[in-house]
Amino acid sequence: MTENTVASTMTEAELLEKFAEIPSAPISDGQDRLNVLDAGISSVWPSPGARLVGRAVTLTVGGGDNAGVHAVVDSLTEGDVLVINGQGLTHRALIGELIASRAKKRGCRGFVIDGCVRDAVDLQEINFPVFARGVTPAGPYRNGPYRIGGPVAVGNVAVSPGDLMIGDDDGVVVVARDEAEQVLAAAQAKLVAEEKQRAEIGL
Ligand SMILES: O=C([O-])CC(=O)C(=O)O
Ligand SMILES: [Mg+2]
Repeated sequence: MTENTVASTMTEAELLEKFAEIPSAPISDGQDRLNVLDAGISSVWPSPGARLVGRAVTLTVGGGDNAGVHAVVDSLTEGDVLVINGQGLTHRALIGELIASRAKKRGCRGFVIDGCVRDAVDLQEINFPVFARGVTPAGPYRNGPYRIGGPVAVGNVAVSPGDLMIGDDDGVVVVARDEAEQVLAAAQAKLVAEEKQRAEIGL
């Protein structure tokens, strides 16, 4: 990808709206097919349809311990996506439907978690997208420690606060905030190119 020399012209709200119209695959194509979380992290809704677009608020927790989630959830704001490095642990859930409901009430768009969750069906019922490494009924402990903010690793990709997170049934892609307009333009161009290919195939 070339350096972005174009001055920023779009607001974050406009960017989120535009990215919401584009599937995760062409968005990753728009940044050299990079910045995609590994396929172990996917929507926990049991049937298709999860769609997430928002800005990252980052959190690092000890595996299976959600004291940090309780500490951050009531300060989330409209458009946030809580992105949690949970050390990839899969034997204990970090969140469930109740804490997700608290986040949703504050305008949080969803969670991306390198760890596990529970209450998967309820998460879909309350229409709160959650992308995680798996589902387990084993609930979290709540002792800490934790760190709010700073760069985190999720699904083998680094995420910084303010980065854009886009998730759908294919998975989750991250767009660095200062590259967002450039990536958006490239993703939109990819959509146009794919439409042309479809016409050539006769679809
Ligand atoms: O009990 C917990 O800590 C997690 C949970 O299931 C919920 O928030 O619904
Ligand atoms: Mg629960």
